[in-house]
Amino acid sequence: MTFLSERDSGSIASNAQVLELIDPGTEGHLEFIRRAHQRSTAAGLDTTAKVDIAPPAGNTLKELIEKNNRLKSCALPFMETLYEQVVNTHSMVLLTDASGTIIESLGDDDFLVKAQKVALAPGVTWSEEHKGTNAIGTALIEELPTVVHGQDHFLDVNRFLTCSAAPIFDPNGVAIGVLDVTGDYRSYHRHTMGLVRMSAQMIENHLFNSSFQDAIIVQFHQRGEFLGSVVEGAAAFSPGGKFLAANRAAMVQFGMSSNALKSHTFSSLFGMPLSALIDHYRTCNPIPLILCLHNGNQVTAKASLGSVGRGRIFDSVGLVKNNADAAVVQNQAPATQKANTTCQKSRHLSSLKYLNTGDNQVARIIDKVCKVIDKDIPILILGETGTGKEILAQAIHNDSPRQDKPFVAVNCASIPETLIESELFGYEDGAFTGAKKKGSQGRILQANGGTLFLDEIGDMPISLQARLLRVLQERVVTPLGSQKSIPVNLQVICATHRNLRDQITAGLFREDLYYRLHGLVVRLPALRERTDLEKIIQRILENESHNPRIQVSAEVMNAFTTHSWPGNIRQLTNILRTASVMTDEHEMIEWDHLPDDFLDEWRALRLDQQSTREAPSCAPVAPVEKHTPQVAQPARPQFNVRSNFSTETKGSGFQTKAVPASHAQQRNTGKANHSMFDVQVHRGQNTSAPARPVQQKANGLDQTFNKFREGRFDSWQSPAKTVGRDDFGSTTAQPPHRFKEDGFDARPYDARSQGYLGSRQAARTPVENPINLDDLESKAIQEALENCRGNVSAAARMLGISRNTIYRRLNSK
Ligand SMILES: Nc1ncnc2c1ncn2[C@@H]1O[C@H](COP(=O)(O)OP(=O)(O)OP(=O)(O)O)[C@@H](O)[C@H]1O
Repeated sequence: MTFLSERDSGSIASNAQVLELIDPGTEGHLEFIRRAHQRSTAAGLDTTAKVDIAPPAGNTLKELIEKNNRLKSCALPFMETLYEQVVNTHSMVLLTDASGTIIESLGDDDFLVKAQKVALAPGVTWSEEHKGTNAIGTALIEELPTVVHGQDHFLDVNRFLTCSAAPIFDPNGVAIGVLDVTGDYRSYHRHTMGLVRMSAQMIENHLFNSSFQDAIIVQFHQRGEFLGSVVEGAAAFSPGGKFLAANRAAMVQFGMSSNALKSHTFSSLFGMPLSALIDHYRTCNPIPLILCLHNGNQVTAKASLGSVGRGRIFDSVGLVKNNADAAVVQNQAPATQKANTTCQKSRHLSSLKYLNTGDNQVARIIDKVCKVIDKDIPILILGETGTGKEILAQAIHNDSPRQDKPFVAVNCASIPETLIESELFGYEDGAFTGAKKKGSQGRILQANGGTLFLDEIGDMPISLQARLLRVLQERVVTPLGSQKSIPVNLQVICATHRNLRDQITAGLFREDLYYRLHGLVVRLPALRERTDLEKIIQRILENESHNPRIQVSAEVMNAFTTHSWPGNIRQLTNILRTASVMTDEHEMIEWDHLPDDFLDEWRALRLDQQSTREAPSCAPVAPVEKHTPQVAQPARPQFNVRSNFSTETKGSGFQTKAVPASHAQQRNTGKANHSMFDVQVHRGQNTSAPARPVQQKANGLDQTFNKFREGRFDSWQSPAKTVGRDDFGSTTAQPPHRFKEDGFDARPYDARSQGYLGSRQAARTPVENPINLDDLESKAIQEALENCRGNVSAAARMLGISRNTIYRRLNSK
C-alpha cells in the first residue's frame, strides 16, 4: 500500500486513509507497523535492549523546555483538557519536541511510576532511532497519527504499553512535536486516538492564530455551522493576497499539502479578488461569504483582515506601517518569521520613493506631494480605478511625521449610506435603540493624530458632506447622540475617480467641501499612460510571485505594453499573480499562463480599436488567437510606430479644411457625432490621389503623444523648433495655439463659441479628398496640450471639453 505523508504528497491524507492506518488489526495498520519494524532493525536496534532510565544530564531538560517554550505554552491547556478525558484510566499525556524528546507529561500517579521504569519522562527521546517502533517516533517519521499497541512495539520492554500519538504541525506544515496518550495496553480504547488527534489540531489552530495576527485570515468550511469549530479551515494571506499558511483542516478542504499551497494566492484559491474581500470587510457588519474553492467546492467563509483591517497594511507589496507593527513581527516565533519577512522586507518600500518607478508624471506628483507633507494641506488624489490612489495615500502617511499614528481608510462607496454616518463620526452609548447599544469611536476619531483617507469621496452622501466639512474646518467631531465635540488632529487625504466638478453641477457634491478638500490636487496617470510599465511589472512580480527569478516573456510583454488596461495596476497585479501561479516551476510567464478573461478583453479591445480606426473595408481584421499574440496587436495606442504621413504631407501638399457638419456626416456616417470637429483635409495639388487610410497619421501627433506619455512637456521647446508643425504644413509659432495654412483658418477651438474649426472661411472652402476627423481633433488637442505644457485639465478647459475626451483621444492613438 502507499504510505502517505502530509509533507511530500501533492494532497494530504484523507480521514478515511488515516483511519485505515491507526486501527490495530487492519491490513493497513499491520503494514504500517511492519515498515516501522524494518526501520528499527535497519537502525541496529535489538528488541531485547534494556532501558536507560538515568535522568538527562545538567541543564539539558531546562534548555529543551526553554527552546520549546512556545509549543509548550500553547499545548499545555489542551493537554490538561485531554488529561481530564482520560484521567483514572492508567494513562498519561505526553508532549514532545520535533525530535521526539518529551518536554511535558501529565498522568495518573500509579501509571507515572510504571512509565518511569521505561523512561517515559521529560528529557528522554522517543524517536524510532532510540526506541524502535513506538507511537511518538513512528508518528514523527510518518507524519501521521499513529497507534502502537502492545506487541506492535519494537522493544520488548515497551510491550505493556498502548500509545496513540499525533504529530503537531506548525503553520508552515513542519512537524514541531507530538501529542501522545500512553497507557496500560489493557486500557486501550479506539476513541483515545480521536481525542489525541482533535487535541493536536486544537494546538495547531492555536499556534496558527497566534502566528498570523497581522495577516489576512480566512476561516472557512463547507458547512457554515462548523465555522468557529476545531475543524474549520484557516488560511493566512499576506496583505497582497499571497498564500502564507493553512491549518490542517484547510489543507484537507483544499486537497493540497502546505507545499503545494505555497504557489497559490487568495484569488487562485477562492476565486475572488482580494480587494473584493477587503471591501466586503470594510463594511460595518459583514455577513459570511459564500466562496467557491479552486476545486469547485462551495464554502462559507469569514475573514479577519489583520493589519489591513486595522488600517496599517494596504497593498500587494505587503506594507507594514509603523514600528509597533515591526515589533509584533519580530516577536513572533521562528516558524512564522519566514512568513513575515515579506512584510519586513517591504517596510521601506511603502514610501513615496518606492512608488517612483521612473514615470515622469508620477515623479512630478511625488515631488509635489513631498512639498506639502505635514503642511496641513488637504490632498485630493484623482485617477481611474486601480491606479494606486490608496497606495499613494498610504505612502504619504508613511513618509510623514504621523507615520507612527493610525492610517485609517474609509471607502465612502462601499459603506451603505445608512451606516456611513455612524461609521465615520461614531456614536454614543445608547444612541441607537436595539442591538447596537454600546458606543463606537468612529473612523475619524480613530485616525486622530494620524491620517484619514477618504476613498471615493465623490460617493459621500450629500447629507453628510456638511458634517464632514465641519470636521475639516473646525477640527472637531461630534459623535451621533452626543452633545460633546471632540477635537481632532488629522491629515486628510481624499481620492476619487469621479469628476467632482460634474458632481457639483449635478448637485451631488458641495462646492464648499470641494474647495476645502482642494488643497493639493494630483491626478495619478492611468497605467496605459505610464512609461514605467516594465518596472511596475518587475515590482509586482517581486512581491506576488513565490519565484524570485520569474519573468515575463517578450511576447507577453509586448501584449502588456500595447494593452489599454481598463483596470490599471490592480488588473495588472491580479493577472501577474494568477499567471505566476500558472507557471508552476517555470520562470517565464508565457501567453498560455494568462487568464482567459484577460485574453478575451485583449481581443475585444483590439477588435474595437481596429473598427474605430476606420480601416478600409477590404482590410483584413487579423484574428486574435490565444497562441498567436504576435500576429495580433491589441487595442493599446501605438504611439511610436506610425507613420510616414507627415513627411509625405509636405511634398504632396496636404491641407486641412474645415467643413460644415453635414458634409462631414455624409462622409463619416456614424462617426461624425463622436468628433469635436467637422473638418476635411484636402490635397492642394495631387487631388487625384486617394485619401489615406486612417491608420496613417501625422508624425507631429505621434511625437506630441509620445511627449505627453513620457511627461516631457515640462521641457517642451517651441513646437516649431521641435516636432514641427511643419508636419502639418505650418510653422507659425505665435500665438502658440494658432496655426494657419493656406485656405484654412485653424484657430484654437472654443466649444462655447463654436470657434476653432467652425469658421465661415473654412465652410466656404471647397472640399476635396477628405481625410478623417480624428487627426484634426487630435491636432486641436495637441495644440492645447502644448500650450498648457501637458496639463490635461487646463487643455480640457481651453477646449471646453472634458478631460476624458482628451484621454480617449490620446488612447485611441
Ligand atoms: N506603484 C505600484 N506598484 C505595485 N503595485 C501597485 C502600485 N500602485 C498600485 N498597486 C497595486 O494596484 C492595486 C490597486 O491599488 P489601489 O487600491 O491603491 O488603487 P486605487 O486607485 O485606490 O483603486 P480604487 O480607485 O479602485 O480604490 C493594489 O493591489 C496595489 O497594490
